[in-house]
Amino acid sequence: MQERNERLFYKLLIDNVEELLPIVYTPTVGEACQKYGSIFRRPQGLYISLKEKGRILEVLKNWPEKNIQVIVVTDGERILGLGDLGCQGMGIPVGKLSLYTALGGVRPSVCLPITIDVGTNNKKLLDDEFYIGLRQNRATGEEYAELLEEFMSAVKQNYGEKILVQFEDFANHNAFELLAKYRTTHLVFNDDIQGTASVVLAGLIAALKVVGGTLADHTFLFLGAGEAGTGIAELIALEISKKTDAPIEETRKKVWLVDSKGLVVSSRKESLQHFKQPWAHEHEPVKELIDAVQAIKPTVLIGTSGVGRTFTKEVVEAMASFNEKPIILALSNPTSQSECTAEEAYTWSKGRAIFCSGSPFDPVEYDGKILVPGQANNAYIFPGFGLGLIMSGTVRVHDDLLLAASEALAAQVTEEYYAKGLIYPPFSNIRKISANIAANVAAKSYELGLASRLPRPKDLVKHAESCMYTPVYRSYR
Ligand SMILES: O=C([O-])CC(=O)C(=O)O
Ligand SMILES: [Mg+2]
Repeated sequence: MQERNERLFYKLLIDNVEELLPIVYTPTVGEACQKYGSIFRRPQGLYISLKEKGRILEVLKNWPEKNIQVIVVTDGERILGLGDLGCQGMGIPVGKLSLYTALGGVRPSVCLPITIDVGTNNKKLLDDEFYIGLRQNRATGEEYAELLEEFMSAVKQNYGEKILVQFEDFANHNAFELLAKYRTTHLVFNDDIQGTASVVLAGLIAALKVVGGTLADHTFLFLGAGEAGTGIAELIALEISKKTDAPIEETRKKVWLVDSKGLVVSSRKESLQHFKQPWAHEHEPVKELIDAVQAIKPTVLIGTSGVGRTFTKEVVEAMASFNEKPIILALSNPTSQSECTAEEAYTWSKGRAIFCSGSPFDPVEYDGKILVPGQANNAYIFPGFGLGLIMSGTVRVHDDLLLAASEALAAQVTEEYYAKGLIYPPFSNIRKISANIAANVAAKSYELGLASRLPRPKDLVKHAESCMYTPVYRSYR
């Protein structure tokens, strides 16, 4: 339907967002990527492969729409928690941009999904007769960096300074490097690092109303020290630092990470990747998650490892033994990679956990009560965040814009939801939520002098709403 009647597709999606999100987005989009080669009919986005080196600008000019405002780009190396799916990862930029339109009101014609094909290390795909990409192992090092550099300059040359580029589902090493390299010269945003961080921080700010205290009173333990884990950790530390005036080196000590080798501690510092080093605190080595939970006694446990079923009964019971209301976030996607299910979190904590997951779970009945899990997914943030950047003509993404987005989302959780233990508002209100996020992000951007669209509109929420695309048929007479 998206290809045949785009307006009807968006009308249906917007009017039935809670029901259809799991189809257009996680978990179904993950399965679609896995089977992309055999269900492929026509390209829904632009593929740029190693073979186009030296001609990327020309390739961009082939796309029929000239006025592009947002690109979501992947190289397919870490699609959700499913690993390297090569250029079959195209489902992700396509799905994310469908949400830009449906949830954030960004016009479909200004959205461009791109997949960069540098090969794949997925043996199964290389041997698959229906694989649609280059049949070679991934290009790395100089060759990779040069292709990305050509891509980033061609994008700016073709679409100008204010084109928003959202990096999506790159593997850790490239994700951190690309963000660090281009954040000062381009309008770029990494959804897995920054979008996920912003949505989780929003949930935690909202959760304080249910569990009490300030962020600084809590202790956070992560399983998974990659993009999402360290991104969330850094934004939490930044928010505590802003609220308490304590230096960020101090506030980081509230946050502990566990990776595949155990607790990240100072004795491991030499061998740690650079993005994990700020989190290597003084502590004796601990190998297993359960022992780390017992040793650190976190109030908040967050799963970002991309590996399913790692929050075991023992782990959840331990969380429930020293917390009246343990906060447990199982963020890995799709559903098969979730650290635990909603039912497990509620049963093992005797109904006391505040539970959210990255992919959706149905409500659970426990002890005669219906418990509704939240969906802590960056889909709450990136559509409104992007709209805010676009409508204000913002030229660079600053961390304060992410904090502004978190605060706006948390402010949308009202008493009625707290009473039910919810820390995210329902997706059925998402367009209103996105308008509020866009307005708060734009307000911060004007304040910081990053917005180029002048004069600043007085009522930014109204302005955001007036910018939003609504699918209606034109009247012909
Ligand atoms: O796509 C999603 O559902 C969230 C996300 O960015 C990821 O898991 O990589
Ligand atoms: Mg992602």
